[in-house]
Amino acid sequence: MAAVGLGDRLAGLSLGRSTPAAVRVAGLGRTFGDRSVLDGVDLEVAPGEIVAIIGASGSGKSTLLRIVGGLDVATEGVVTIDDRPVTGIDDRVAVGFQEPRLLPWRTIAGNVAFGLPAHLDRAAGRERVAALLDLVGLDDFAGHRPRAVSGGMAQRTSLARALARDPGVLLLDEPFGALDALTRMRMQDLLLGVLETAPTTVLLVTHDVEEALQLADRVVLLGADPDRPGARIQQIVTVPGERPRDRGSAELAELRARLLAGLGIDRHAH
Ligand SMILES: Nc1ncnc2c1ncn2[C@@H]1O[C@H](COP(=O)(O)OP(=O)(O)OP(=O)(O)O)[C@@H](O)[C@H]1O
Repeated sequence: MAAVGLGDRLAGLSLGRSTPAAVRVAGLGRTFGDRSVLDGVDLEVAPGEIVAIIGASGSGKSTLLRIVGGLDVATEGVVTIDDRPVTGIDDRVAVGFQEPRLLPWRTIAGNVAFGLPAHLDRAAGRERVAALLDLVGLDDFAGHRPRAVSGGMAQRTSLARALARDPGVLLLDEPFGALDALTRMRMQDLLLGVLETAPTTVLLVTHDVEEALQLADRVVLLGADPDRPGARIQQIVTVPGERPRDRGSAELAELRARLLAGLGIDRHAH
């Protein structure tokens, strides 16, 4: 794992002190016009847990994530973070997207600094940015502009910017979806290493069952029942084993087949 050992290297650096938060989603529904997208979603995520959300395209994964982050509003039900309802964009939450969404005129360090909470003083902010760049392996690129770094590095910058808020909850929507397969696997390892050093609760939307099984404590499968339109939780699978996990293990193969079947892909059909 690329990031193992970072904890030692970074001991004492200022990464902030927020503790991972508990997330509770209860009776959540979302309609757009007369179209129901989510219907009766209940989920409890423990502090520090990594939960992956998978589901067919259009099953409402991003909508669920956006509602948890206060970027969209539920039509029914509530989301609470540490027992406090989410009522809008919430400073306990940071969000990372598939596109890194960096400001091209700012340096890599400047983009990370953009995520700092307003209350932090300049010296502490500079120290936290330096620690985060170190954490994601970009300390040598602090002064580069986004166009001068690779896609993987841009995505690492985006992750560092999200962590700059020192969030209790990190929401990641297909964060590695645009990266090539090798970079993607490296980023998965890096994320796990980063979370060891800067623990937070993570909700991760992904299309990739393999990624979900590598990263998550539990995998949530969203989908609609045949007789009603809005998606709800179809399965919650607890993934066994310490990370990094053995992709070839029989246990994971069984879970993989079960989740793929839940997505409508029967690997035994051919
Ligand atoms: N603001 C909106 N107005 C109208 N419809 C919306 C809006 N946001 C999402 N939808 C619809 O809700 C459904 C679920 O969208 P969402 O992006 O949450 O799905 P998803 O599971 O994340 O899909 P994908 O895997 O393709 O990203 C889609 O049919 C989408 O068109």
